[in-house]
Amino acid sequence: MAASADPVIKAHKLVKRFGSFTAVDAIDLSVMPGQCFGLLGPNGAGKSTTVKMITGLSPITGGTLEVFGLSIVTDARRIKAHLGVVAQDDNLDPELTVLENLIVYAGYFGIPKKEARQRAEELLSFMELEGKAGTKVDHLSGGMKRRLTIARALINKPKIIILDEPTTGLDPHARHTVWQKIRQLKENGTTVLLTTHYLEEASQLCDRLVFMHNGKIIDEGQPAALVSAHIGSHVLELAGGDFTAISRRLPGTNLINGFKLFGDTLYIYSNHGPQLQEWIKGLAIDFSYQLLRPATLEDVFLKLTGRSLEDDGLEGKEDIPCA
Ligand SMILES: Nc1ncnc2c1ncn2[C@@H]1O[C@H](COP(=O)(O)OP(=O)(O)OP(=O)(O)O)[C@@H](O)[C@H]1O
Repeated sequence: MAASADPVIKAHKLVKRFGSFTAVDAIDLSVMPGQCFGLLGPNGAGKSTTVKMITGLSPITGGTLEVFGLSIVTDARRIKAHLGVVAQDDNLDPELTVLENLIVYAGYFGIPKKEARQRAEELLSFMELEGKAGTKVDHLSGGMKRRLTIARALINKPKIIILDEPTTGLDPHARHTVWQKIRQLKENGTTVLLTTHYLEEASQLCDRLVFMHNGKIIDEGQPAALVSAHIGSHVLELAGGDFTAISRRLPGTNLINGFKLFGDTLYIYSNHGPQLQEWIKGLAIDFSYQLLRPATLEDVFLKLTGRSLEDDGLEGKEDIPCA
């Protein structure tokens, strides 16, 4: 097994092909112990496929993949013993109670019954489900089911917990509860790998993330550092005006870091939002819509790909020069 300063997950030129289609295209990943690491990307980017390779569910097609310094190709069983996995489908047994679901799952890891029961009760308390131990899974809300799948993934005291879109489909309250639990796990020293297409989730939880798009990693870093490097502190959105006139003037100011037109909106990136707004006012070019707001990870993704993370509707236009 690897030493504690080594990455716990290390992929080098990792590839997954389905026939002639390449779902994961020669990606490099390095997840350090204790990190919350995010795979961020829109539907179809290759996040789940990557997770399935890491969890040994889907054989790799090319490159190398090591978890705890062991090869997933030759040591999948040993690796899986130290992983906790929360897949997109909960596959809980609806006929069993909450407690029974955990105890049955503990059996797959060879955990003796008495210990399994004790561990299950601890986990139900941790996930705030202790009052539901005797309830059939069928009768749980979506948020409770998700917390139960996280509890189940922790039954073997994993060193890494892998969560594939852990809050998709949850209401805001249930989502925040899951975030709280993920933070607690991290504080307890568990390495967390999660996939998401929610920017707020990635910003709130991840120490480091990679942007995936069409099977490739298009950038990686700390969430705030990515925003600062690509965008700056603010985005000024303009619509309903003369883009040609404004795009001629923009290169003349040092208040901006760049600008792009997506759909019918011009996005101007800046570290000097309020001054930029004043400067634009001084140009006397009318816009029917103006919004100055803090920059986000969504802006980074949009700038890099021309697409929005949460829907596939936007495409970048090339009809004005982009900085
Ligand atoms: N078993 C399979 N056979 C063929 N193609 C597949 C298979 N599994 C995934 N794909 C394709 O690989 C690509 C990546 O899928 P993947 O599920 O990894 O994306 P994702 O980023 O996790 O998206 P989502 O958020 O929708 O889960 C998609 O185009 C998908 O259709």
